[in-house]
Amino acid sequence: FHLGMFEIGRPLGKGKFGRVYLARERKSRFVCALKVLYKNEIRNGGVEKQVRREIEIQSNLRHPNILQLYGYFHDAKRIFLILEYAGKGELYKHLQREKRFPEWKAALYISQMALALKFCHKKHVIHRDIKPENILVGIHGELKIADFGWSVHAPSNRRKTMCGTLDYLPPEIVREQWYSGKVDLWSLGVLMYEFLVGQAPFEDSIALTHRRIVRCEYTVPQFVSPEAKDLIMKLLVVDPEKRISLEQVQEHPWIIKYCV
Ligand SMILES: CC(C)CCNC(=O)Cn1cc(-c2ccc3c(-c4nc5ccccc5[nH]4)n[nH]c3c2)cn1
Repeated sequence: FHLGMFEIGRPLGKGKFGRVYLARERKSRFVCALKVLYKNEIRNGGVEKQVRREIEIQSNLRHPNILQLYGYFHDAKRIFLILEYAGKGELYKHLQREKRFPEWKAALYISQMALALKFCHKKHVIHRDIKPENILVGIHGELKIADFGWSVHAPSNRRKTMCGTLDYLPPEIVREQWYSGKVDLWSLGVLMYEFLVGQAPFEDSIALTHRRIVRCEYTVPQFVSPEAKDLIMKLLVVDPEKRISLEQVQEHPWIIKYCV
């Protein structure tokens, strides 16, 4: 169907709060992803502030590994977000299909995520929800963080009704303590583990996941290289202050080995 200046194509997936369609701007023929949010759903969900914050945050973050929000417009009932089209779709589908990634690919991906997170932290934005479901893959195979639904300005202890998986939450959030940008380093460790092993390190029943996270109870399978295991162990550290920094991630031998 036509929406003024856009021709709308196939659905690309169900994002949070709404559907996303392939779209093309008439005159320029520019391809993008158009996300439709229904105002009454946002009002009923009491998430106006969160959506406004997400729009504000994502509009100001310009980085090759962050999905771009080009702009937005609205009519009486809907808000339309003009988002970057990621040519190779959702990362979690690639991970499901391939079971787990070879070390060179995981290192490339973790290095790109570290760059994106460093950029966010420089802008005092912490993401808090880094997981495969929130990451898309660009046409050249580069990762793009696509969802800032949980990001806040650091530092924060903003209480949110936890929806979705606990797997990626660090101890300080599980314990509802104050936290900093270091939460994203814990999630980066969980993401790295899942890329290499094919499942999250603390995956279990809700109660057990809770306990395993706060006690940092996980094991790394033999097939993971010693260098990779070393980086995972420096990211999955209970004390946020003792977690490796994003700069140190980029200088880690496992990253250097595959990414330079
Ligand atoms: C409130 C607001 C600021 C939210 C902004 N963030 C989002 O809307 C997060 N979001 C992004 C998407 C999304 C989903 C899919 C795509 C795609 C895409 N490319 C594909 C290629 C092959 C198969 C599927 C594909 N999906 N490109 N861009 C997308 C963007 C869904 N939700």
